[in-house]
Amino acid sequence: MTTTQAAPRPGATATQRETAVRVRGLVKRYGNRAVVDGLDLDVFRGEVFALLGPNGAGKTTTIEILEGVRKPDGGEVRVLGVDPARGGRAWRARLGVVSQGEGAPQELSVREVLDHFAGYHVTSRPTEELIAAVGLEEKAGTRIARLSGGQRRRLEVALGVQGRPELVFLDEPTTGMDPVARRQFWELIRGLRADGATVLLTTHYLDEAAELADRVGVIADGRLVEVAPPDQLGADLRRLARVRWTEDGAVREVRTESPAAVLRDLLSGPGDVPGLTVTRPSLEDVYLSLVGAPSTVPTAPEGDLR
Ligand SMILES: Nc1ncnc2c1ncn2[C@@H]1O[C@H](COP(=O)(O)OP(=O)(O)OP(=O)(O)O)[C@@H](O)[C@H]1O
Repeated sequence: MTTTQAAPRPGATATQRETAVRVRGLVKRYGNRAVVDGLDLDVFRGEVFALLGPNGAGKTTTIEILEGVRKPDGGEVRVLGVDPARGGRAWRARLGVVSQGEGAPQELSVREVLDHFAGYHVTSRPTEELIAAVGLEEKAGTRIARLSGGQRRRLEVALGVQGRPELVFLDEPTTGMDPVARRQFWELIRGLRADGATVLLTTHYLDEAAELADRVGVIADGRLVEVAPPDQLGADLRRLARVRWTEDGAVREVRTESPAAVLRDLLSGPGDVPGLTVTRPSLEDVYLSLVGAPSTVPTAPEGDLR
């Protein structure tokens, strides 16, 4: 695994580099199959960490073990310094959980649900503030049963952060949200981070990970294959640029670590170079390569012109 540590933010103190989540050698088996297979993970206090990975990679299983709702078969886990399998009410009160399920009573309105659950927390965010933060103002008086899927997801997010948690787990929080709601959610997460909360989220949206996360972890087959800030993920892959142009009616391509030299060569000749482009692998290319899926990412330098 390649690990790149996020640089401490300006003004960061040593305490901000403490781990909120520490996992070593985590294993979870169903039958003979290890769906989490020796996973190591550190999430630092105060950071937003995004777990990316294909369907079935083990993200939800890992998060549920961290939340204490699933028992591991091996390895060591500490969440806010506590083994989740032994975490009591005081520990649980420090966590915010937004899972993939639905839990709110269907017959209550959005406002009633939030008021109801406010009583479970020592310090609760005011209901109206939460409603505004997730953009449900127009649905505050609507019964849960009559909300759309994306509106329910917004309510679940509101419930997850209601108790001003130190550490928030969000499993695919923006699934089903429209683009406006997603951006509202991003603002909410930035606000939590600014307040000093730690956020661990899973997502299938690479733009979301790039927007929000201090660091991204890519999980495949139950293991973390790389951890890095989003713009440094797959640094080796990103060094390779692809230079393309059209010559004699055919597309030609070179993959190189030194595109400037290739360009100098091409442009030194007489006339224009039609269709000339230089591209570097996107986050999506890097991700696809890390999880072993087919992609257009260059995998090795090629000096020859094709
Ligand atoms: N209770 C269970 N019994 C048996 N297998 C399970 C159980 N729960 C999960 N699995 C399997 O474990 C693997 C990992 O599932 P998990 O939900 O952790 O993946 P994920 O990375 O969260 O996927 P997704 O992106 O689809 O949410 C999957 O192959 C899944 O079928």
